[in-house]
Amino acid sequence: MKNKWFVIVNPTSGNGTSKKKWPLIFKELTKQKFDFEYVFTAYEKHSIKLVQNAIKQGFIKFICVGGDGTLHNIVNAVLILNPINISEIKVGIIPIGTGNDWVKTYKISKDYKKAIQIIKAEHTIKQDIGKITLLKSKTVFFFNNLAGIGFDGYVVNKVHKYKNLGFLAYLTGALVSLTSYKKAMLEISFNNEVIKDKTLMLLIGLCEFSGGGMKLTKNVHPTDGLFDISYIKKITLFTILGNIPGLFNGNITSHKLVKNYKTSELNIKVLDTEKTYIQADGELIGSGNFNVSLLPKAIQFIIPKNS
Ligand SMILES: Nc1ncnc2c1ncn2[C@@H]1O[C@H](COP(=O)(O)OP(=O)(O)OP(=O)(O)O)[C@@H](O)[C@H]1O
Repeated sequence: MKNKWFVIVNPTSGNGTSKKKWPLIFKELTKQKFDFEYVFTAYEKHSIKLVQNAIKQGFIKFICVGGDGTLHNIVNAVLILNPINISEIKVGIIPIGTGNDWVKTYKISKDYKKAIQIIKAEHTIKQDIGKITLLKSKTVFFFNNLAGIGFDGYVVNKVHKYKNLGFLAYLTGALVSLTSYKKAMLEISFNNEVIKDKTLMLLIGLCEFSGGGMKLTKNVHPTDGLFDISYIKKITLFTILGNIPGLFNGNITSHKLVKNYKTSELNIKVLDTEKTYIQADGELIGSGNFNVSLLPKAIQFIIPKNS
């Protein structure tokens, strides 16, 4: 069992591309002599249950066929279960999502044949993971790419309407939402600092890309034990329109309206509304007050040797 792969296919990822491409991926995995079992997710978050059951059966090698949301659910499955052999568990990805943001940090190819070669080589990295605790419900979520509160979460809430636009879905969602979003009063405590202000958004990053290829956090190192924080009090539609290349090449993080910090722990209080959306890896997880902490090198991912 230990050498057999468990493949999770989200048929809805990439607007249904996963389902269409699966026969080709199945054929290639077979051709490359992978010993594997596979299962299609049947509903949202189904992959959590599937992965936890597979771990209990003895599987330690997983392949995610899907996007950032599917990978997020697999990571959550592993960390929520927290089995004694957690350090042996490996997760590889064949990226078939809409945004496919996590894979960009490691330059994992979107060509399924190349992605399969990367997985076959089994070169791994142990990456930092974020842990969010929602204080009201005491619910815990983990994230492997980037979490955000405020406008960022609001966009994630809208983005499903634009998923047929592919990677432009997030940019379109952001531009359409900017005029309707009402800023919330947040109290953000980290290191020895407290920010208490009406806030457009707070981004808590581990990896480099979010929002379909945007680089919104600075000096990112997914294994340095620190979150890369971007705090934006306000920004106008006009400023964003004038900085669209900067969203994708990272220059936006040096704009005077964007403040950058590094920390491994934050406490966030939402002072004037309970409806401020929190997103983790592009998945909406809730609202209200929450704490964030960093679990150093908590999950082992399969990545290219030269990334
Ligand atoms: N059978 C299913 N029916 C409906 N939703 C599902 C099903 N299986 C998984 N999901 C949900 O699909 C959501 C989106 O998946 P995923 O993120 O992999 O694709 P994507 O949104 O196209 O890609 P990206 O996040 O990279 O933009 C996840 O929240 C997951 O819980």
